[in-house]
Amino acid sequence: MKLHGTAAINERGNLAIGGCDATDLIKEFGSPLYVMDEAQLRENCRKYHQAFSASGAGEVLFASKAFMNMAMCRLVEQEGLGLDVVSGGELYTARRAGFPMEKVYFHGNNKTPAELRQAIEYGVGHIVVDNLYEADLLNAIAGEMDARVRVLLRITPGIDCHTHEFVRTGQIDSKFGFTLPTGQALAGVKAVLERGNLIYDGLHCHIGSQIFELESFSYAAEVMMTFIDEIRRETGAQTAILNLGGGFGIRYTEADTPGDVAEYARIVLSAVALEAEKRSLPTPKVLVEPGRSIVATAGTTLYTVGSVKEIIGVRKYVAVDGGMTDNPRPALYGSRYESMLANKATQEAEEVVSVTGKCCESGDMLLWDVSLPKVESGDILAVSCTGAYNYTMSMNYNRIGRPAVVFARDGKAAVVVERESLDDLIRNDRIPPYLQR
Ligand SMILES: Cc1ncc(COP(=O)(O)O)c(C=O)c1O
Ligand SMILES: N[C@@H](CCCC[NH3+])C(=O)O
Repeated sequence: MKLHGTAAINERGNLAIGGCDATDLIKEFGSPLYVMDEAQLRENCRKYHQAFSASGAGEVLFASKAFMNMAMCRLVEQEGLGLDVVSGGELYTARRAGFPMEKVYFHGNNKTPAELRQAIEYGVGHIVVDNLYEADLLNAIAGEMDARVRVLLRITPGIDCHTHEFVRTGQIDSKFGFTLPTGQALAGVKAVLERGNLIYDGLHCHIGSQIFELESFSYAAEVMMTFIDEIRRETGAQTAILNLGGGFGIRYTEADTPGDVAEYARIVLSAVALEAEKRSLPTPKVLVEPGRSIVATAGTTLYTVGSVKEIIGVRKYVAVDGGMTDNPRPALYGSRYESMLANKATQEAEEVVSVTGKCCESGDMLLWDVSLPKVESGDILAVSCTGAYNYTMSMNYNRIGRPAVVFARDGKAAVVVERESLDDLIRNDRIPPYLQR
């Protein structure tokens, strides 16, 4: 397993994260456990801030869908980033954490009237309008609330990039946004310009996730700048903001070959500036919305090994006390991760095993055919790069409670999300009178 951030092997021969021994973390906070390396989170935020915002040309919004809770909102605010939210729940979390609402961008392909009202009431900086229905709805609600709302339009530029089909959102056949090649996007901009309670500030696109080809982003910038030129010619409107979404890939395994954030920024910012110059357009402010590349490498999930089942000549199953409920990505997307035994970190690999969870579901697999030292019940298995889309995509299938989340830093760990208790699992259950004893 590649060690990211502060992850290291300590003098006891154990994995340590943020200076905290993994086996001690399990003793203190229980198992399984999501451990976030706070220094790595901050470093990732800083790299983005430095690359995009320092020059004043851009701004970075953390895509909170990747990892969201109130402590993370505080950290993101401290590091000077804005926030992308996609639901009333994410918005509420940000608000309760005291996140500056003017730095929030509210996305979503089907925001409800209640969510739009909530966003206006909170004073959210920008709402990213996804479709014509929403433009009308938002205009009407803003009118009722006597507000004028700054908006971006989400555009589907029709760019195909190489990533898993389920997490690819930029192609034409997409539920998201106004389609560019069909003319729907221009009609959308005209409609927004005509709505008295909406203020047109710019455009947004997001071409997909876990992307390694940086040219995909510069191509998106070019396509969007061409459209910005068309908007100016057709309507006279200026586009102040160009939000190019997230999607920068990370290294989960050695098969992944991400670039570096500074290079990403250089390519994207120069593509926008060049296109603006070519067309004598003012250069819009460039926003990016990284999620995965801020949080993924900072996260490690620790599990305790329970039963081990060997089917001679077929496979050895190692079962852990979590699984698809805390990390559904292998089951959903066939995602691959690296792992190690945190309590046997200096031991050589000596067997190939597959790691399964505890759900009543054959597809509940975390790792296929990984090499580990001899695995025994009670060992602590660490899976790296679980900081993105794990906690936020976790679930209660089989009424399994979500693990706690801790931030580890300088030898100390602090709980940022409590482990779900058995009582948490029945908190919303009600027994109607006719079923009561
Ligand atoms: C609109 C939007 N912005 C940002 C992101 C974050 O993407 P990533 O986590 O790949 O950086 C996503 C998710 O893919 C998204 O849909
Ligand atoms: N949930 C996906 C990414 C979602 C992208 C959101 N637009 C993943 O785990 O890779």
